Amino acid sequence: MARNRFDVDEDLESPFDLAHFRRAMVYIRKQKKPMILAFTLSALSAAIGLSAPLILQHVVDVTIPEKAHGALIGWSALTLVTIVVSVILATIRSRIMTRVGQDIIFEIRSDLFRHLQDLPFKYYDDRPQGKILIRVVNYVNSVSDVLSNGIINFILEIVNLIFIAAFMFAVNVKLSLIILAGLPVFLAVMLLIKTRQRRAWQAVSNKSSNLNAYLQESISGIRVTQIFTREEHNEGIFTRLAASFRTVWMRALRYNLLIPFTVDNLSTLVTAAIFLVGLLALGPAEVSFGVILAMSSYAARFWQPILNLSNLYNSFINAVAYLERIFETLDEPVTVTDVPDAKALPPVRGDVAFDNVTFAYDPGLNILENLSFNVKAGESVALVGPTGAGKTTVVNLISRFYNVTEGAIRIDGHDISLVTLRSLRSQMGIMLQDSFIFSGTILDNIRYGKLDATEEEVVAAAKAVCADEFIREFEHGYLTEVNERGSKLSQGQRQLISFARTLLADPRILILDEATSSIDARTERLVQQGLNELLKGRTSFIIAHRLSTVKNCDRIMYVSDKGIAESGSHDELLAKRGLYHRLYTAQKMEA
Ligand SMILES: Nc1ncnc2c1ncn2[C@@H]1O[C@H](COP(=O)(O)OP(=O)(O)OP(=O)(O)O)[C@@H](O)[C@H]1O
Repeated sequence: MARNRFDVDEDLESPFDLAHFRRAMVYIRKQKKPMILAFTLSALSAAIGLSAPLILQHVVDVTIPEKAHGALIGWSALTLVTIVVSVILATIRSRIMTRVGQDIIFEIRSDLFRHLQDLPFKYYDDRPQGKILIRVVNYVNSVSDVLSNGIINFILEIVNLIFIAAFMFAVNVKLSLIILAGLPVFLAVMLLIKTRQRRAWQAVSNKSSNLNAYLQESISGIRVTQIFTREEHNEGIFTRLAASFRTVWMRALRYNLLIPFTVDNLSTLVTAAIFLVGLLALGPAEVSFGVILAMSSYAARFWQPILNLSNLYNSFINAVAYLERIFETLDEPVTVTDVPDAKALPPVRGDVAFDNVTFAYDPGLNILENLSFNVKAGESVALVGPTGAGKTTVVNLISRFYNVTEGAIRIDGHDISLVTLRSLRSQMGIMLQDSFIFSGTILDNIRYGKLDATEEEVVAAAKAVCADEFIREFEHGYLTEVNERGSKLSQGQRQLISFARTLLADPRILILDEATSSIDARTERLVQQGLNELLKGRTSFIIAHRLSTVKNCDRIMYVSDKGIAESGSHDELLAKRGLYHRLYTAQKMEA
């Protein structure tokens, strides 16, 4: 499958349908109580607002002609009270709804993060990180207002519309029908642009995703960019991406602006029609001038909620483009997960067996074929061989980061695809090629896999891998703050820290993928001594390009041609004078 690049728009695998919206309702329903409260406050505030014209009418028609000064002050005070109460209610509503919006964001974001934690390596292999980040951060923000205020305003505007329609029909049915005559035209415009508008907002979400992906990639790769002085070239790429975002945004906005434009013009036309029909066709016998004035005012009032509703529809269409992405992520299948009746893997001795394992990252492209081998508990096995032969793939399969395509992997006789992932991985210590350092202290980093480890245990693990000495040399020792890129640390120091992290968990099976590649020869010898101690009684798989580091392993497996080409101890393989011998002598000559 083609890798999803920053300049490749994401296809929507599942088209948006109502079921997606129903899913959004799950988040909204949780906020039912505050939303009903906010709705009630809005309705109250609107009702109180409506009383002002009534008071005005009474004051003009009754109070002023009667010159009732006391009553006038009373009505004025009441008007002031209605305004103040209305403002207070609106403020409370807006506070409630801000909270509701934030709660919805919180819920969706938490669900996304939880799901992302479970998604297999394969998911991350196939997409730029920026495209994942933007969903959790920006898209969720963009939908919150529609899912909270949008829904309430939608209901309020509908109620408003019904009220206004009822009032205007009560005043004059014929002129009311003229006001309604604009509706089919409006609906036709909406229908006409509906699909294009949705596509336009999907394009906006795609282009912003691309932009984000490139930005993220550029920041991660800034060192390489500067080394190769690619800044100008990269600026060009960024400008192109930003320009295409601008273009699609402008296009999407054009559709959005078309709607108020249509509403404004229809409202004006309808008002003009009322005057024309009222004055010329119906005449003063049927409608008084007061009725015409009232109906023209209703026409404007009637089209206002329609305009508000269409603006809400715009935001809805916009939000849908983001919701699709959010749900697409939430629907991403967790392909590597516990089978329905998975059992916990009991504490293992550490026998590992590959039984006719075939594996492909992408269908049809087998990386391993019919691979079989048995490793006894406590045995140390080195995986060597040319770059890209599949060594990392073999160890990734033992930890079940990917599911095998065919065959089975067994630990102590248990098929690992039938046991729980947690029970499997918690008994393994895996040190990947990339010694990732998390932001926090060195202590936090070593403790990452065993949060209840005491400080003494952390120090003991660090000592075992010869990390203690350099850690203590930092001003704050184990409490030294490091960041994600581990930029305060050298590559070798990062490796030693993640080494200590792996060993602290006291795993039965150890996997070390190029774990010592960045450590200098002297430290490596020391680490090797510590390692030899720690490897005792544990099954270990060690991948190393430097053969000097693995020659003491119980067994060396030479991985090539989708399988194990040679297997045996260092001496046996040398005596065989095959592939391993060739690799070893070549390295010796280089040294
Ligand atoms: N996530 C992936 N998706 C698709 N193909 C992959 C993926 N990871 C590795 N491959 C391919 O699988 C093959 C084996 O890769 P693997 O990383 O296992 O090799 P390796 O022997 O560990 O290499 P090295 O010594 O360079 O680390 C390579 O051809 C590689 O291109």
